[in-house]
Amino acid sequence: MNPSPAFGVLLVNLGTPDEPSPKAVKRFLRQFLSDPRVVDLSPWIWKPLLNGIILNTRPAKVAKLYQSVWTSEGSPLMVISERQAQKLTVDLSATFNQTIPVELGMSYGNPSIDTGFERLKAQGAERIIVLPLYPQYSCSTVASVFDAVASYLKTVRDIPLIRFNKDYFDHSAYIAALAHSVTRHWKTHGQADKLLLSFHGIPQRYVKEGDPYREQCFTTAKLLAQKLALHESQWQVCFQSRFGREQWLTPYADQLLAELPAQGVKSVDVICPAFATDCLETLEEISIGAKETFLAAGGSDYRFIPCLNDDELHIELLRQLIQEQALSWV
Ligand SMILES: C=CC1=C(C)c2cc3[nH]c(cc4nc(cc5[nH]c(cc1n2)c(C)c5CCC(=O)O)C(CCC(=O)O)=C4C)c(C)c3C=C
Ligand SMILES: [Fe+2]
Ligand SMILES: [Fe+2]
Repeated sequence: MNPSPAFGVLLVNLGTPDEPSPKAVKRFLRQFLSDPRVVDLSPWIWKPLLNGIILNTRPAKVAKLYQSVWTSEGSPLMVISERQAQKLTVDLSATFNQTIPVELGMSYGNPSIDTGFERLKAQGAERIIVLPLYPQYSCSTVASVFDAVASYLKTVRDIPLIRFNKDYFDHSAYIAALAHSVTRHWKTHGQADKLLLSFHGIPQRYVKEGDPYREQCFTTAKLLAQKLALHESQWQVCFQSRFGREQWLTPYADQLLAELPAQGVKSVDVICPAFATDCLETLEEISIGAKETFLAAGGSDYRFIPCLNDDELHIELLRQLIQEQALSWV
């Protein structure tokens, strides 16, 4: 029998529907939008709204959007996450001179976080490093991963030892990987008037109540601008993917892109640093939808910069984050 690995790695991302059909999207949205870390309204208000309106109208609309980005291998988020896990296993195994298992666990949909833990257990891992693929901490993402880890641990007699990576918004290897993806893009496409950094939004209220997400987004943005030696006028932060009626973080990406051409910004490079993997929100909303908005408003050149995905420097960042956690066991 193979010896137990020194540790196993659970790579966590948000998750995605099993297929781009209204039924599968409804199943996914029901689980996602029922998480009180994501929508924290009183269940008396939220449940009738979710079950009575949102789950009856949104799935058909959103399924069409998923169909526009779906690949022959499946949802981009899933396909790319699998590639990340495979490459990370190879690099970690070389670092630690033994096979280090890496499994995926999705907060919503499949494979679940429980399944990821069970797969690691089946490979003999008694120590597990949980790495949520969210560079910036938010209660709506990272804390919900922590909740799911705690729920799993409640169900087992002999719990594994756990290390949990909370964020990596200012890690030098993360900033280096982002900077490399921008300079590589400039080499092919030239440099636009402005670099727009579009982060996923959250409700403003979450920030007022102590979520450090907004501050961490701005720190990432400033460090990246510094590394690229950009002047203040050459970059700007905005927030995308707003949901519902509440005020979310501003400026909103779509509104800003509609205003920029009138301010003389005719070309933009757009990067989405909060996403470790391309997905519906980057490939449809930003790469397709926001481009239409910018060009319709008089912009002449709109270029989307892909997420870090399975770039060599991204896998190297993930390897370093794991190594740093593993060292605390030595
Ligand atoms: C309802 C509130 C939402 C909050 C808060 C939120 C935060 C948040 N989300 C991501 C990353 C992703 N979100 C994705 C899709 C998505 N997000 C919401 C809503 C909230 N997100 C919805 C309803 C959806 C599904 C699509 C839709 O109906 O519009 C995805 C993509 C999934 C995919 O299958 O491709 C990601 C990734 C972050 C990082 C974040 C907070 C910082
Ligand atoms: Fe989201
Ligand atoms: Fe969206």
